[in-house]
Amino acid sequence: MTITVEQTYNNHINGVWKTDSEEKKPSINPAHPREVVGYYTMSESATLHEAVEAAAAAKREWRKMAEPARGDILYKAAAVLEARVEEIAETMTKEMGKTLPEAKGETMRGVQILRYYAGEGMRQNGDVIPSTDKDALMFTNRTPLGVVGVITPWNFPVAIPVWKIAPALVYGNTVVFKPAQEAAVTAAKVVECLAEAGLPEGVLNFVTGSGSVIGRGLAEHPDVNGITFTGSEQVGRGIGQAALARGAKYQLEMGGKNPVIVTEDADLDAAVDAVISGGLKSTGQKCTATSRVIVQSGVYEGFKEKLLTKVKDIKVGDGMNKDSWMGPCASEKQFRSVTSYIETGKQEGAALLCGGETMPEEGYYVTPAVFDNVDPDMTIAREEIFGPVLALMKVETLEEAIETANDTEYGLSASIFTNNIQESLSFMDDIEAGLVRINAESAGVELQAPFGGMKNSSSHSREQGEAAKEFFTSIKTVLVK
Ligand SMILES: NC(=O)C1=CN([C@@H]2O[C@H](COP(=O)(O)OP(=O)(O)OC[C@H]3O[C@@H](n4cnc5c(N)ncnc54)[C@H](OP(=O)(O)O)[C@@H]3O)[C@@H](O)[C@H]2O)C=CC1
Ligand SMILES: O=C(O)CCC(=O)C(=O)O
Repeated sequence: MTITVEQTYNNHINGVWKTDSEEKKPSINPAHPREVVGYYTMSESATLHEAVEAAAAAKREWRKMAEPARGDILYKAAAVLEARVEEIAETMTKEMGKTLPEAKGETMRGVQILRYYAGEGMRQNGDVIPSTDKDALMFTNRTPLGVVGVITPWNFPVAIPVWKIAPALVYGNTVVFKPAQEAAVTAAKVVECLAEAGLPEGVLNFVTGSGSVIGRGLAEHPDVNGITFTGSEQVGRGIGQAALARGAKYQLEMGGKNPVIVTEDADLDAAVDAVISGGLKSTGQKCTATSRVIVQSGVYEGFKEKLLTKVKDIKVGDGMNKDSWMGPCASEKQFRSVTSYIETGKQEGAALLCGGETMPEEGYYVTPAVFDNVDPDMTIAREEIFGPVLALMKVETLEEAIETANDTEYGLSASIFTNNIQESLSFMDDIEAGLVRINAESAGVELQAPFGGMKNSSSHSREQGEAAKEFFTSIKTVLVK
């Protein structure tokens, strides 16, 4: 194995960077699987307990700090992250494969999220509500949950941790953060920025290790008052059950099987661009990625031809290269999962029109695959693939299109391309999705707006924007007489 970086990224507990274990794991560059981006610790339960203890000990003082002062620390963290954008984006590209421009965009999004929640420190914290008693003053006051566990995936190694940690902190919670192993080095750098901004000891603790030990341990820990998770549905369900069993608050953002409907009234070129961007950027590894493309029969062949022409032109390669449009899958596990879905698609009778080629000796690359003749019952039309695979499905009417779009256990994001206002309105009304997009791609969320899904895509809660306040605080209703 070629070792490129020997640095070990430790845990951060009670304000100190340290490690408890001799077991280190390498974080691998999926574009060059012989390259190591850095090492992280496979922590044990005892370390998790130490981190939770530190967070619990720090929570009173942090809650008592004025909210604007907590916001000020986030402003400083934003400045530190911004100053390190090139370096952190490069680490992200090397660690999980997305292209450098995407990684820079995501890191800058982290900066903006920090600033947005820093501003929350100066905003309203409750409402005055008229009391039936004319001599009483009644109002609500939001109070933090206490210790919050943050469990994140590898696909947005900066944005997802930041959109969970920043609101948790500004609303007065202390945090224990467990990142995905595949993105542990990038996550450590995000924590460095927050620590450098002057967070008091114990307010943000960072513990790397396996999901089954550290993640599960967080969900089950009696001193963790809330858990926020993004990742697979299977793991999310387990976390929700563990939290529910002990009465902790939880928030889960999980999978998607996001449809784009293209009607006979659509601008086909715009629809093609949106399907490519929404389905294939980040190598299709977004919970909001376009996966099913449901096209009305009258424009099916025309749309398919335009799509194939552009997809075949996509340059796949190392995300550090300027001419790569799409990087590798984030890990060997993800590569195997995606290629096995492609095989299943072929075996079940879908027609692979292009893509699906691999170069495993070079890196975990899969060229973008487009399937034709996809039947709604096929595995590739039902399960989240999380890779560069598009399933084309032909329908006759808008009603059939919406019915097909809703024929999934998920309900995260859905788009329609049409210039017909009645079609837009019907779609908006009938589609079962938390993010409804008209003439816009299925992926890409705005940090100031609520984000989350229906059905099995989430725990019916929402993240980001003002919605974050609902999760990270409890309401006290106060009556003063
Ligand atoms: N909604 C989304 O944005 C995402 C969806 N996914 C979906 O999940 C599939 C598998 O990806 P994968 O990375 O394995 O996702 P996981 O759900 O396994 O991982 C997400 C996070 O949860 C942790 N975790 C794993 N097991 C447990 C557990 N028992 N208790 C608590 N935490 C746990 C992981 O730790 P560890 O570091 O050990 O993995 C990681 O930090 C993808 O193919 C995709 O379909 C994946 C990522 C993001
Ligand atoms: O589409 C986006 O920008 C966010 C997607 C996301 O949250 C995810 O993939 O987990």
